[in-house]
Amino acid sequence: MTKEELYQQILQKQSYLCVGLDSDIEKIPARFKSETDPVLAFNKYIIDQTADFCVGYKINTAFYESNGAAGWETMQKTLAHIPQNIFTIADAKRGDIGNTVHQYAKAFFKTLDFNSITVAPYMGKDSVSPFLEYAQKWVILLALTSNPSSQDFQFLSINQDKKTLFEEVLTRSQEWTNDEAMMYVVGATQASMLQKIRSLAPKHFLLVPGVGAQGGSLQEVSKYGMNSQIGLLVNSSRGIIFSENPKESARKLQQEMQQHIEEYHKK
Ligand SMILES: O=c1ccn([C@@H]2O[C@H](COP(=O)(O)O)[C@@H](O)[C@H]2O)c(=O)[nH]1
Repeated sequence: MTKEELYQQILQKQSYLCVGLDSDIEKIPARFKSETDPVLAFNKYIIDQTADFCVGYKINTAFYESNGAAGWETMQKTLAHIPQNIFTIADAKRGDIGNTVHQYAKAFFKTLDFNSITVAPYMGKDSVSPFLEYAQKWVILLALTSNPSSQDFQFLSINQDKKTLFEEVLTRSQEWTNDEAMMYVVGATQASMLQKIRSLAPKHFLLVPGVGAQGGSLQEVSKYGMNSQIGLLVNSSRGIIFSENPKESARKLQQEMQQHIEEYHKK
């Protein structure tokens, strides 16, 4: 999917919601447990309930890999159930030396036909480039994550100007490719840094996890993160999929997003 196609989907649905399929078998409702593949049945239900209100699904691969070969099959079948015009993210946070990354890229972009994958930047350019060889596929690079321990490394000053490591990730990685092939992960809990981030990466899409269960503010993320093509994919996983009524939870976020688009979207 191209950047323009994603933008058009956002305008059409008035939503920049990404639903996270963190489908923990321990937490899915009892009624799915008698199915042959309970997680797949649950995912199909969630997708059917939420597809009208979102533009993306993020599959956190940990919840599938933990079930071995059967989990990979669940992931593949889940992917097949997602409507074609909805952006798909393998939240796999991969990164390794080049020849290994070629295999990751093949696994997630060819064997499984995801639109994008989250990638850790720590090993540098040659650990990311193989993902960029696939046309119309996206790397979503971890820039500033939502967890409290993001402080450990991401905020470290790397030079006398007090440039931080996450700022260097944002600037250096723009030498590798452009905003048609790369997005950045920025946690919703880091909304106070969004103006800084937008000054360094004004055009890129940001994948923003951390609203809902982690306490990030959708309003702040939208106010400081939105750009001329919206430029945001805001993820909610537990807050939607394990809510009493996933359809209404997704609809509520979409309606809030519609208001934010009216208020903050400057073309
Ligand atoms: O910085 C990051 C990067 C990834 N995640 C992932 O997003 C979802 C968040 O789930 P919620 O239930 O909405 O909190 C989950 O898959 C994380 O692994 C993140 O939270 N922060």
